[in-house]
Amino acid sequence: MPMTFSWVATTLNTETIPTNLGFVDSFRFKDSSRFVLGERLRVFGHRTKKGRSQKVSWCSISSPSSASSLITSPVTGEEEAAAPVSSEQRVNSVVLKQAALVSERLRSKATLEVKPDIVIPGTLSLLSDAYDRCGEVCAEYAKTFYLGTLLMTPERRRAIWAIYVWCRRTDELVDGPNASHITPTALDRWESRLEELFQGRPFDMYDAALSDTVAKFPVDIQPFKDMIEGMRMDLRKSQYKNFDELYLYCYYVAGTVGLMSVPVMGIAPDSQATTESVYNAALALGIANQLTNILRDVGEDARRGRIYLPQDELAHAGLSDDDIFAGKVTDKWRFFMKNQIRRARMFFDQAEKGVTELNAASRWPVWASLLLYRQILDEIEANDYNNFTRRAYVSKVKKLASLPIAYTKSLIAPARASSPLIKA
Ligand SMILES: CC(C)=CCC/C(C)=C/CC/C(C)=C/CC/C(C)=C/COP(=O)(O)OP(=O)(O)O
Repeated sequence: MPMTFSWVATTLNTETIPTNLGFVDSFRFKDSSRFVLGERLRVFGHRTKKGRSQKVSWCSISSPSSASSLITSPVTGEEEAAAPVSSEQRVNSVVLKQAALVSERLRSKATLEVKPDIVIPGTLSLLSDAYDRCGEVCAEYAKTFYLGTLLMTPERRRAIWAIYVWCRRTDELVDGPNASHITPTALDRWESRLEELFQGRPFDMYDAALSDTVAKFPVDIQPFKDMIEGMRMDLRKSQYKNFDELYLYCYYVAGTVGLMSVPVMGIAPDSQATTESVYNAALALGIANQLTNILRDVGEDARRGRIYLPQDELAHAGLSDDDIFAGKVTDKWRFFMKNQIRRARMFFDQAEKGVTELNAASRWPVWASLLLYRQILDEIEANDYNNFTRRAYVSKVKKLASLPIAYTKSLIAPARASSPLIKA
């Protein structure tokens, strides 16, 4: 039976934990006693950097074993070597690669001086039409975000539109009207088309806009491929064993959007934060949004036979798939939901630290969408956790009220020396 326990202010050994919160294989208590797990150990919490170790101000640990046997387990090098790679570690390697790729260009003037259009007579207006069409799609499906993009420079704005449209079309493959006809082969074809457009051979006008964007900004193909992988995962899976599996799915379908956006949005020239930390914040925002989306849509997904909630955590709360299908709000469900909401909020908190590091003109739309999406969690609470038959939504009034708040937050300049995001 999985068990969970929590404590305050534990120091983790940096050598054994991934950059993000997530699964770890061993850790050290404040008194230096250390244990390694036969099973994996999950840590959720809020971290700040402190010397070579990470200080966790709150964390919750779950493991199939009992707490006392864990604490007395001896440490051996072999156990550490055999430790499985967690999803967070896998995703972190993508983050590191992306951060290294853009690190130089984002900080140099090169980002601001976007490569000029290659003018082939007659094609420039076609390209501009293609971008305009992307803008229309963005305005239609993501109004607030679209309004925010209008504050960005024209090059950045249209690049964000092109990325948005590609993501939307990818999502539509498995979620749109033709979803029932989509096969893994269709996704393979979509991926070949992606490779073509990255090599400057777009298939249609929306692809042409993205092809131009990836030629001008240091955007890598990996997050795009990973998003397609997420769609494959959605086709083959209807359940997630634990949060590690769910985390990977959330990275594929939403964290990737964060990674695609940072090279276009740009990091503030006066930011002291590491590129990696800004990428991690962007990733966290994607994860937070997706977790929120999942929590909002529990009933709707269940009616399609899908349960995205971690099975082990459901079992730990004494719940089964049948309880989800029955859709009754019980105390067990409320307890379960409170923990899920808390975790989603932690990802939002992590994301918030990075928004300030973005270029000034990119901050407002990101703050606006972050605040709006985060409020969905408040609405789930206000609905007394009935996400089976009531859809949590943020009212127009609340949405409008968030916009000036987002604007005020976007005026905050990047953090200086005392920020935990800053490289020591
Ligand atoms: C924080 C920093 C440093 C940068 C920002 C980086 C960005 C833009 C991250 C955003 C990631 C993002 C928007 C992910 C998509 C997540 C998501 C669940 C979208 C939901 O899309 P729809 O399904 O259309 O939503 P609705 O169902 O609510 O309409």
